[in-house]
Amino acid sequence: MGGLSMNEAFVQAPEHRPKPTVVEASGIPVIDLSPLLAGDGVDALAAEVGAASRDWGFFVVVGHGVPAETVARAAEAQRAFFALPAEGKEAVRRSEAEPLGYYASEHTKNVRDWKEVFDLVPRKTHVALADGQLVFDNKWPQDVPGFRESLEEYDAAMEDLAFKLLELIARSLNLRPDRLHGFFKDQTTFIRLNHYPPCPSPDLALGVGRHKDAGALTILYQDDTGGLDVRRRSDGEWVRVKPVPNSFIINVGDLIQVWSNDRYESAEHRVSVNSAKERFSMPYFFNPASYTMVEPLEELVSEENPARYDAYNWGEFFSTRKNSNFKKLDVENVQIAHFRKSLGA
Ligand SMILES: O=C(O)CCC(=O)C(=O)O
Ligand SMILES: [Fe+2]
Repeated sequence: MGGLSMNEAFVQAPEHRPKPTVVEASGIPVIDLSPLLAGDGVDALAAEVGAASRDWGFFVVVGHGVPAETVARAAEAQRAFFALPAEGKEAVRRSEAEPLGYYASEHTKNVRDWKEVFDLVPRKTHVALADGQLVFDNKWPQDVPGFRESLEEYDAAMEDLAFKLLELIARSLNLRPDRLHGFFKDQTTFIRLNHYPPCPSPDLALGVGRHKDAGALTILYQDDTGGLDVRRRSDGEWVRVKPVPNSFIINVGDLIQVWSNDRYESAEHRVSVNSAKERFSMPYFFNPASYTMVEPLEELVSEENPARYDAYNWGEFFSTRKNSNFKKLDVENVQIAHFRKSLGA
């Protein structure tokens, strides 16, 4: 059960509770990346990625070249970790000062999520954020054989895919293919293992409350349970993202929204839970160096289309958000809307 028990901290405000029936999404773009592996059709693919990023901020990729065994091994390590007895998870618990590892008390917009998570930065010893406010040091569970190796392998495959997607996005904006690569020299990328235990009150709680991903891109693996909902831009309706075997879901994050000066928009999403079946998902959050000053790219601003955001420091934004997700605060957590310029008039 993951040790969660229902109480008022999990209860969403009535307007944010899931409806008893959620529409199964139709129309979410499914993009086959296999032409990329064959080395042709790049322009057509970039156009598809551009349209999906503009219209949905969200798409599914197949033909991505990540071996099924790599995904299966990582997913197996994830299941084995969450199946550990409480002491095994406690041994790698995160704290405010050490933000990687296990915890079951994340809040999204100050409401507690019905989930337990494990955060890690594989293939790195640590990641330091701006001003030394946060240092990410991995905590490795002792009793899960092959845990570290399988996640390192998964991480390498995700990084390859992330750079391919970044290139497609740059091309789709008529930028040099490697225009965005430089931001990712000293990444603050991390992987999160999510476990959503069955919930006795799926009508009141959410696995993850509504939010947009703050980084550049998210590559999400989900198991076959279902529960991820995305807010459809055309009508504002929450729709369920049907699990597609051997696929990943790609979220355009807030950074791409800002870099593209609102040509692309990050999509709001959330996770519904159910009373019968646990669910696992594994997002790879592709994030730039902490010292990155985020602002609309100069190629995409002009006199007619001025910058819509003030520059902000990624490391500061990220550590503020991480801290405010760790415990319930009385203040609204930081959003890119806070950096939006008031234009016009
Ligand atoms: O579990 C999922 O499908 C999505 C999780 C998510 O949105 C997140 O961790 O940011
Ligand atoms: Fe998310």
